[in-house]
Amino acid sequence: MRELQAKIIDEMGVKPQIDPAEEVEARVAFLKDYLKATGAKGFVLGISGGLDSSLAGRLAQLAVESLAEEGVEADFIAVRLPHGVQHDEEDAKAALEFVQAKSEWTFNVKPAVEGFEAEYERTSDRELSDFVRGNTKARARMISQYMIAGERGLLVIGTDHGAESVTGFFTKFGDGGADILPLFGLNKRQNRELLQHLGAPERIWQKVPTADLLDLEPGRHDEHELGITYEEIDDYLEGRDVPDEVAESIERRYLVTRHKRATPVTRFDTWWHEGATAWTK
Ligand SMILES: Nc1ncnc2c1ncn2[C@@H]1O[C@H](COP(=O)(O)OP(=O)(O)OC[C@H]2O[C@@H]([n+]3cccc(C(=O)O)c3)[C@H](O)[C@@H]2O)[C@@H](O)[C@H]1O
Ligand SMILES: Nc1ncnc2c1ncn2[C@@H]1O[C@H](COP(=O)(O)OP(=O)(O)OP(=O)(O)O)[C@@H](O)[C@H]1O
Ligand SMILES: [Mg+2]
Repeated sequence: MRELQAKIIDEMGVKPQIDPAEEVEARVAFLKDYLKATGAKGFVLGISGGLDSSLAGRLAQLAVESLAEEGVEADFIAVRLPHGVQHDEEDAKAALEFVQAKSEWTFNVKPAVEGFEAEYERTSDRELSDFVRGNTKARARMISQYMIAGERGLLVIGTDHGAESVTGFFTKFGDGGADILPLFGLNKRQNRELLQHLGAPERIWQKVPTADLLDLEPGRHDEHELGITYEEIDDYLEGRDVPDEVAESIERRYLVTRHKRATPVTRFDTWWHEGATAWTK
């Protein structure tokens, strides 16, 4: 195995094989233990209709149900956060049907994003790009979830996991902004395995991953932007051999996105001296 591959696997905590039942149990226990340790009143999570939030949402609901059996009252708000009308509306509904959350909310982020865009264009006298508008949508979702969390004493669940963390494929302080990450340590195909184990409908566990942030390309596949497939990333994270150009692409993305997996850099940090750090783009 490549030296950096071993280091990355260690950091991402991905195992080459998993037992889905054990993984579900451990992750539900983690959600429960942390909630009890903090005294938080429950969880909030954005449900997109994609597979990561479907899995994290079901785990959260199972945690809340198990807490209730122990006599601990906890809430779980599954919140739809569409930007206007979602092109995959039916998947979002199917996800909610599978998650069976204690409470379901819908919070449209479009007016907030439009407000930011208008003010940016007025101040800068320049048009906002579709790409940065996309990251603004992800950050508006983060703000919405923290509004709900702040008012209700809840923890914000994030859906980051090995296959996204390694490439830094998330918006810094957007979907990357959360309190607890129950999926961390899994890769994408393991997420699918857990969903199948939990009885998710095929349209959810088979769904093609999309960040779905662009107005100009709704539902663009993540793999299209990344230029590598999740199968390749998953193989790499399970310690398998992948073509050199694939390994190099993953490692390049890993190195230039280190800042996204760290707290804001200070004079006392040294990680940025160790190997490439660069602008993301
Ligand atoms: N070396 C460095 N040290 C410290 N900070 C650095 C930096 N390079 C950039 N930055 C900062 O980071 C910013 C860029 O980061 P960011 O704003 O995140 O933007 P960026 O990484 O350019 O874009 C986010 C990427 O994540 C993808 N995404 C987003 C959300 C969800 C999903 C999904 O899969 O669902 C995927 C999205 O498609 C896009 O490719 C810069 O504006 C700058 O402020
Ligand atoms: N339209 C949306 N409505 C609600 N939450 C959203 C929406 N889009 C993104 N999110 C939140 O941002 C997170 C990151 O998005 P991401 O696309 O990585 O996950 P996903 O949509 O759940 O799964 P997939 O990777 O299969 O698309 C989601 O898990 C979800 O919590
Ligand atoms: Mg998605």
